[in-house]
Amino acid sequence: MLASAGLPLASAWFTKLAIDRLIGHDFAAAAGFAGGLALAGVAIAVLPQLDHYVHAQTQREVGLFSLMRLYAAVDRFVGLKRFENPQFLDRLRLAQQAGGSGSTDTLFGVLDIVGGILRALGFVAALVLLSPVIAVVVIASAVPALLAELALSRRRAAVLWRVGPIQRRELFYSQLLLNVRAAKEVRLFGIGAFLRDRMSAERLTANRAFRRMDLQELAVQGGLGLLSSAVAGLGLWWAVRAVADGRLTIGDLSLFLASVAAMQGAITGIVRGISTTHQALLLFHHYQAVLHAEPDLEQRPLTEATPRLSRGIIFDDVWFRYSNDHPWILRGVNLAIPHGWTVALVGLNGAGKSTLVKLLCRMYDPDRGRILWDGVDLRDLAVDELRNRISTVFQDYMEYDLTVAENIGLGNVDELQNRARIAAAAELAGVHRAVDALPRGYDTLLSRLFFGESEGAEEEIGVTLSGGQWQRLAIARALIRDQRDLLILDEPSSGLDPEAEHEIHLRLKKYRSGRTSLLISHRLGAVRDADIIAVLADGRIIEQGAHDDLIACGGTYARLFLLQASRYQRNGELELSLSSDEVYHET
Ligand SMILES: Nc1ncnc2c1ncn2[C@@H]1O[C@H](COP(=O)(O)OP(=O)(O)OP(=O)(O)O)[C@@H](O)[C@H]1O
Repeated sequence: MLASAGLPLASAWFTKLAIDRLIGHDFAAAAGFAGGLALAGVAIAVLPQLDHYVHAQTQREVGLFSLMRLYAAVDRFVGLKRFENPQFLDRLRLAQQAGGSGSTDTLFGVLDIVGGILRALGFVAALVLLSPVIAVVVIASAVPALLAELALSRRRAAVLWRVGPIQRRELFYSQLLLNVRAAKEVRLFGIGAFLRDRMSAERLTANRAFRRMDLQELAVQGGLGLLSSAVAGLGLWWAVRAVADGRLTIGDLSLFLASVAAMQGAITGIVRGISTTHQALLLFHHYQAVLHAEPDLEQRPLTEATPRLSRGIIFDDVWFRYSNDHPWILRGVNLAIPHGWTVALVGLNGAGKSTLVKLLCRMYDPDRGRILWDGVDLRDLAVDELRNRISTVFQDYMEYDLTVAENIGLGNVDELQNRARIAAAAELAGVHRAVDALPRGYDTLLSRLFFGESEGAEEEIGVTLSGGQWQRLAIARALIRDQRDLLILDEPSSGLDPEAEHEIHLRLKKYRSGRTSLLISHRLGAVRDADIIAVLADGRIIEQGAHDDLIACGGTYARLFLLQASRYQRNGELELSLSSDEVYHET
């Protein structure tokens, strides 16, 4: 920066001295200054390449550093609420932008300013020597440019924030158009054109906002350009007259012209640097906001380590809604999951079963009431310790584009290299044989994406599993977390064929025995062996007990069970105690 600031001044001085010596017929001295000028020229030619390399390398290093800090901060949000808040997601996108290139924009913006000031200082001295008035005029002409650029950068940052939701929706539509998961329905329903229209409408709205911004910039920057040309013209007129009057030499004229051009260049650089830094800092505000965001869930001072579950879990009058604008999902749930028991939770779609699971894993906190782990409120336990005690198959489990071994091992990263443990979990989930038949066994890459040969022979070809096989892998991922206090299975067999479902339930039943578990399933045959079956409806547990007791009561569970069982009977062999209206209602 120092060299690129000093070299233009050196070459302007060498030019002036060489011209003056030439006019004075001192050819030897002129040749010496011309040599100096040539050396400065070589340095000026090489510096931009060096600058480019340093710039790019710094950008890579600083970008990685700031993105890692951002992702670590995001990982510290222990719950899910932030990820469901659209405003926060917009902020996160801008923070990513700021972390990726914004951090280096700030750095290089500051360097631009310092470099510009250094460059300007040398020429200010030269200009002041030649004409103090012109020096003041050139510097004063930078003030409106600076104010205008600051206002523009504030507006640019505001526009970026305003179009955030629009760009988010555009991204959603474009991902649907490109995503292999959506491709089937998009083609079958012929909704490609519809999605494209929606996408282009969003893009047009964003483009209009950006175009308005660009027009403002054009007007302001055009005006500033005119001002700076007028100042340069004025200076030239004065300098030519000064040479004619003999107040300046020809060498002085060349130095003057170089000084005005360089001063204006330096001032433009300073103004651009201030504007870039200002805008990057405005974006960086989002980065800082994410980095220093309050914890998303209440964090109480920890009084004790998470005890091993020995008594059980109690939902004590738990109320919950996803936000103040959403309806209540749970309205006073009271439920006990005693240690060593299997509790099954049943209920209609949308009753709140998965919500209850998420509360138990502390992805959210109840709005009222408490969830007690051996008598201790979940909010008084360390979240990571609590989660370390739980193993879960979520209803919407993940399918990772990784190898089979990694898909299972991620359940317990300490065992990621332990093939025997991974194979044992796969065996328990009934997927070991299918994995063995894959081209590279446990090292087979699972992916929905195919790589064409042209894309490189070293690129591994991914294998796509069936829905049921993916589900078994998710079960294996939960089972490799052995020795946990609580096993939660949310619809673990929804995608399995009847034989597989029967087999996996037998295996899981054996696995569950003596462990504490919470089982959710719409297939009531699968939950009938649970120690307690609880029915969730209208946000409350409306009945609970063993299968036989609940059937004998003839309540909701009995109706649902008999309704489902009747589907498997021919000619209504099973006696139904339901009227057709009741069947319709329960369905
Ligand atoms: N992240 C969320 N934000 C807002 N509402 C949600 C969210 N997740 C679920 N809900 C709502 O909460 C209610 C309960 O959903 P939940 O998934 O817990 O039901 P469920 O009993 O598991 O249903 P199913 O049997 O269909 O799996 C539903 O009305 C759903 O729309």
